[in-house]
Amino acid sequence: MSSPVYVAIDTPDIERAKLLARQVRNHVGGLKLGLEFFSANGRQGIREMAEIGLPIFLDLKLHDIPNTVAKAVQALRPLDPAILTVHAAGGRAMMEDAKAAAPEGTKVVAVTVLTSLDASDLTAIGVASEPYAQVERLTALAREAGLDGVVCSGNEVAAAKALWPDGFFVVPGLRPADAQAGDQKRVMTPRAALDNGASVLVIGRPITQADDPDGAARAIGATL
Ligand SMILES: O=c1ccn([C@@H]2O[C@H](COP(=O)(O)O)[C@@H](O)[C@H]2O)c(=O)[nH]1
Repeated sequence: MSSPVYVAIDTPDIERAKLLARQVRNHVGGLKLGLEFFSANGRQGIREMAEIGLPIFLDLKLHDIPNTVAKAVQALRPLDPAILTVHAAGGRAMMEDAKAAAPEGTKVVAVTVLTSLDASDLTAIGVASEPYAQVERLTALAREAGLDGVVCSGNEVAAAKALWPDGFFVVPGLRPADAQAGDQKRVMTPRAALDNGASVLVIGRPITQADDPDGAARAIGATL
């Protein structure tokens, strides 16, 4: 069975990205490429990474008016990513139009509350709910919009799965027990997130910043 780990390759340097991907390819299930990589390398960069042979998670977190997001998703169609993200805060119509524009095999998932935010950050942007309640609210909305699942932290994934038993749950903000959280505020170990119901585990710096990325990926895999 393939690994649930998608390694987050966050670099603008395509040669470094390819090196990292090749180093860890036997101990991860896919490659997650986000804004940093895409802004520097565009669609051609994604195609080159796909040649490595692992599924591609295109984490662009699209968030705009429905027409603009739908047109952006159409422009991404030739890449045929395994997973594509939009922000649930863009609203139901935006999510519906994103899903309608995506290739049939692409899982379109909605970011609920970024794992770098805590309750005080939500208050600061005018959201009165705790992260847990906000994740529940946006999970229900993403389900109504016909998406495939959501992105949330390991703290909320069991609640999201209870609301959406056949949903697809992407969990970032993961740290092995001894690792630095950095800018992440809602963190959990990969094993605990899997136990709570995660479908996919997104892990970046604990692997990519390690002296031995393949060893780090292997060690995390051994805990799952
Ligand atoms: O809520 C979210 C949504 C996406 N991410 C992305 O996941 C990785 C995490 O990287 P680490 O180095 O393991 O912290 C990164 O690419 C984020 O853009 C997230 O962290 N939280």
